[in-house]
Amino acid sequence: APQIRKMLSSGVCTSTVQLPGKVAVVTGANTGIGKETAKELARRGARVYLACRDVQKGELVAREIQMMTGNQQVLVRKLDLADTKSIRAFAQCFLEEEKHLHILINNAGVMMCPYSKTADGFEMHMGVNHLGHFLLTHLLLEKLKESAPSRVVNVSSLAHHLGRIHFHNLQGEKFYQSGLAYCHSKLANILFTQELARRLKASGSGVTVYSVHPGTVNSELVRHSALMRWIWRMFSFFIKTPQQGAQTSLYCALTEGLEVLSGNHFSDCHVAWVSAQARNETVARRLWDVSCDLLGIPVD
Ligand SMILES: NC(=O)C1=CN([C@@H]2O[C@H](COP(=O)(O)OP(=O)(O)OC[C@H]3O[C@@H](n4cnc5c(N)ncnc54)[C@H](OP(=O)(O)O)[C@@H]3O)[C@@H](O)[C@H]2O)C=CC1
Ligand SMILES: CC1=C(/C=C/C(C)=C/C=C/C(C)=C/C=O)C(C)(C)CCC1
Repeated sequence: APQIRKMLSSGVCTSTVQLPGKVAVVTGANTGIGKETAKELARRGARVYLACRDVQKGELVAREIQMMTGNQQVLVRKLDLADTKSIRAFAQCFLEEEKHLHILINNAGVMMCPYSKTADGFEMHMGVNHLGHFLLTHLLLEKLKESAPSRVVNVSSLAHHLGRIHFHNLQGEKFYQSGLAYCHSKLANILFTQELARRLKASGSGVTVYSVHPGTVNSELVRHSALMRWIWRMFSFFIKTPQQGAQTSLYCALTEGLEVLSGNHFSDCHVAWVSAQARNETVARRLWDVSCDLLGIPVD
């Protein structure tokens, strides 16, 4: 058992980089992997924005992080990725408030929720996990460029291997299966990462972007599925703690010299292989254009 646990929990961010004067935003930072990611960024001295849909939960966690790290610069702001008005309001306040943004961790996510739609009519997985973060990144991109060198980390999953981008059924209206909907959205995270990296490289912006699989992590992600909750309980000894799950996001946000690997996918703090779908540039470009269209962003 300890061997299996070790195998499933490898990957440690060994970077010693400190972050005084740096600014970071972590979405879904009130629990799970996001909370541990935010805690470590705060421990290293960054001003960290916990972008949470439930501000009360966020405030409790902010106080906990302040107590544990001694860093008082841990701030909570409302962000509901299932509502583009909330995303735009968050971005507007942030841009007014902050001169810089060095690290954006697109971490929040939902898995296997029953068929439902966001405030803007997007299927929930695609809406929150992909489109919400796509819009947030778009709105913060100028600030990231002004703050370069800066980084974006998109938390995807190994589950992307089962994902497909069905352009004729992006909102799951023709057919829907909650597990697959999650996989599709995680594939979209990787395609977005690659297309964004290509564009940023071409413009020589100094902003780099990475996608990660955090591992199988004991968190609230399984809340919508009784079967997954049961599997997680049965195997809780073997799977990663949220702190272990945060390591690959931290590795991509902090490791010096990683710029040349912009656009790559990481797992256990190493470059990881992605599916053939996730390497398809045509699909990545089309998904970019369709996402812009859906969100009312001018296509360039
Ligand atoms: N756990 C695992 O085994 C794996 C996780 N991942 C990925 O890791 C990331 C973090 O997941 P994990 O920590 O495990 O899961 P958790 O469910 O513990 O955390 C998810 C976070 O996302 C937030 N969130 C959900 N919906 C929204 C929304 N509409 N607006 C803003 N925030 C929202 C949640 O807020 P609230 O608490 O208010 O609901 C919560 O803070 C996800 O992207 C997930 O897909 C990938 C592979 C495996
Ligand atoms: C069967 C089995 C497992 C199940 C793994 C599963 C079901 C992983 C799902 C991961 C997901 C959904 C990731 C989210 O993005 C464990 C726990 C490794 C322990 C060994 C046996």
